[in-house]
Amino acid sequence: MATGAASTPHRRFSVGLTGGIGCGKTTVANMFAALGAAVVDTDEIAHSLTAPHGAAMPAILDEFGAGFATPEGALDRAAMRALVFSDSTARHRLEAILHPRIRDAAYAAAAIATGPYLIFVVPLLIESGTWSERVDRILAIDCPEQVQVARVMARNGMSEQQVRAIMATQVTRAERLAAADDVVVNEGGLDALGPQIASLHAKYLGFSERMSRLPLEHL
Ligand SMILES: CC(C)(COP(=O)(O)OP(=O)(O)OC[C@H]1O[C@@H](n2cnc3c(N)ncnc32)[C@H](O)[C@@H]1O)[C@@H](O)C(=O)NCCC(=O)NCCS
Ligand SMILES: Nc1ncnc2c1ncn2[C@@H]1O[C@H](COP(=O)(O)OP(=O)(O)OP(=O)(O)O)[C@@H](O)[C@H]1O
Repeated sequence: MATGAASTPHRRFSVGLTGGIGCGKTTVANMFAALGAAVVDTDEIAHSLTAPHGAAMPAILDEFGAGFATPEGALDRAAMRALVFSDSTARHRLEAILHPRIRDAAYAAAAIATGPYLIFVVPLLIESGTWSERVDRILAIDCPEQVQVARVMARNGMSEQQVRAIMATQVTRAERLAAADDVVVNEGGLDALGPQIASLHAKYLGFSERMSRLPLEHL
């Protein structure tokens, strides 16, 4: 195998994309993917782990009982949502099963994803310390709380109280903004997103290019 600077392995520049429930993480991530970024979405991974006969299902049913499975063998999401957003101990038990598996699957997906830089979509990035250390930059998708509530109510048919119960388990908007390096404002129509994403994509390509010139030990 060749040696020297040219063949020294390089770490890929990575962005952690986060935001409160309904702020527009998936919408924005899809726009980065359309521009060529490699996107790894931990919400999608969580869904596949809990799909019919998903890899986390045996552990979840052991912990919570067979009543939390649908007839197809998937997680009964509405039942689990009702439990974990009214009982923090149950939420921590579910997270203890899912989060390590989500992390492992996300790193595995990242290793084979193609693109000049990586975007990890992580709803609980600020809440869970390890992700902040894993990414080079934090991008928050931001919108007013009232907009979050309205979007999730419209999408999931949930009550305002149910949406606010989920929001209460997440960091506040101010805490998220304080932790972010970059912010996408998603409080208006979709048209306002395009220029913001194009400008961030150009910036991330620049970071990625600079990082690709540094050998791993200098990063
Ligand atoms: C409780 C579950 C079954 C409810 O499923 P549901 O289909 O209603 O929601 P979904 O998984 O699509 O998540 C939607 C949003 O809810 C919020 N949310 C989900 N889990 C959590 C959590 N543990 N704490 C705070 N907010 C959460 C996030 O904003 C997320 O984007 C599900 O959210 C779940 O399995 N959560 C535990 C895994 C997890 O922590 N996922 C989020 C980080 S990857
Ligand atoms: N700028 C916008 N204008 C109108 N609707 C929007 C806008 N951004 C997002 N939405 C809608 O709001 C809802 C939430 O958006 P999205 O799913 O992208 O958010 P999310 O942060 O990924 O949500 P979750 O936290 O629940 O996973 C979706 O129905 C989406 O189509």
